[in-house]
Parts: sequence; structure tokens; C-alpha cells
Amino acid sequence: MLVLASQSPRRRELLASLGVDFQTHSVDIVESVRSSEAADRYVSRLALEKAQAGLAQRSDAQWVLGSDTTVAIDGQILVKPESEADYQAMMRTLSGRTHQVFTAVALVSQQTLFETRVCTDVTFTELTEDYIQHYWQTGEPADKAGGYGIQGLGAIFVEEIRGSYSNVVGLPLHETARLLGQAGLPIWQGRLRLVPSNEQ
Ligand SMILES: Cc1cn([C@H]2C[C@H](O)[C@@H](COP(=O)(O)OP(=O)(O)OP(=O)(O)O)O2)c(=O)[nH]c1=O
Repeated sequence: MLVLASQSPRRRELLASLGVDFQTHSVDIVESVRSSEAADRYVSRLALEKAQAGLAQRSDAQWVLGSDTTVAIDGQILVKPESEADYQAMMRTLSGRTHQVFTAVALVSQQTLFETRVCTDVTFTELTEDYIQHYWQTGEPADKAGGYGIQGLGAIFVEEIRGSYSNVVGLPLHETARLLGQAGLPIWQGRLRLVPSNEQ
């Protein structure tokens, strides 16, 4: 059985959209950036830690998928806002500029590890203080890396996106389908296996 080691409703929906059978299991790991750890290394480490914690806790799981998403700008990592003031600082940093959204995915079994990482460039419009204050009131920013949700009202801030959209929402679907293919896990209700490019 495949287990998604996540409490994120977005990841659950995205993985379900691939048409795979899975169960979810939420794991509690420490999500803190190490000194001089870059965003790409950080997301890959956390995705693997989530997957390994899931594997340790679910003896019935053959495969466990863990994932992590973070926003990066100018070498600064923006995780989920801890407070409204933290959120406001993030929005001011993102205003009128292009940032990167990294998501890493790790798929582990007792014997094997497959992993991938995807980066998407997102360009924000200039945000007024009014936008910033009102958007917080929607409740949308609080549980999201960078303090916005591209799949919700946060989309109105996005002038341009370069790369994978599902990666920004929390699970890059093309790359995840390939990982599942590498693990021999068919998608689309067992009818399709997206084979890795080196097997085509
Ligand atoms: C930038 C952005 C992030 N996000 C979300 C995706 C992730 O759920 C969240 C980043 O936090 P994560 O720590 O990656 O994930 P999580 O805590 O929600 O879930 P879990 O660790 O249990 O898997 O931000 C959006 O939903 N939309 C966006 O536009």
C-alpha cells in the first residue's frame, strides 16, 4: 500500500487526482532551517524526513511519499508565517518581484528511495498595504509557505508563473507521476504507468 505522509489537504487532492490508491498518515517532524542551508537542500531534507518518519510509523506501508514546499527569494527562505506581522513582512518582500517555489518529493520503501525536486518562478504584482491587510483576513495565508495560496484568492497577486503550477500548490504532478512510475506504481486507476525518460 502507498501512504502519503502529509496532513496537507492540497497534497491529498493533488495525489488523488493522479488516480492512485493511497492512505494518508500525518507525521510530526521538526521543520526548521539549519544555518546556511539553502532552500533546495532544505525542502529535499524535509521531504525525505517526512517519508522516512511515515515508513517507520506505518508497518503496513510498502511505499511512503513525503513532500515539502517552500518559498525562496534572495537566499531567504519563507516558510509558513508564524504571525500576522511575519506574514506582512513576507508580503512586502514578495511585492513586485519574482520568487522561487521549491517542492521536493521523496518516495521510499524499506529498500529504495526515489526523489525529485521542482522549482517554479512566480512573479507578484506590487502589493498595497490595503491588499496585504485584507488578504490576511481571508485566513488563506496562515498555513501556506510564503503566506499565499496560488490556488485561491492569492492568484490575484500573480502576474506570471514560469514552470509547474501544481508544484506551487504543493505536489508537482508530472514529476510525481514519474516517481510513481519508477516505483512500479501505476496511476489512473491502475491503467497508466508514466515511465521514466531513460526507459522510453
Ligand atoms: C506557495 C503555496 C504554498 N502552499 C502550501 C503547500 C503546503 O501545504 C504548504 C507548505 O507547507 P509544508 O510544510 O510543505 O506542508 P504542510 O505542513 O501543509 O503539510 P505536510 O508537511 O503534512 O505535508 O504551503 C499552497 O497551498 N499554495 C501556494 O501557493
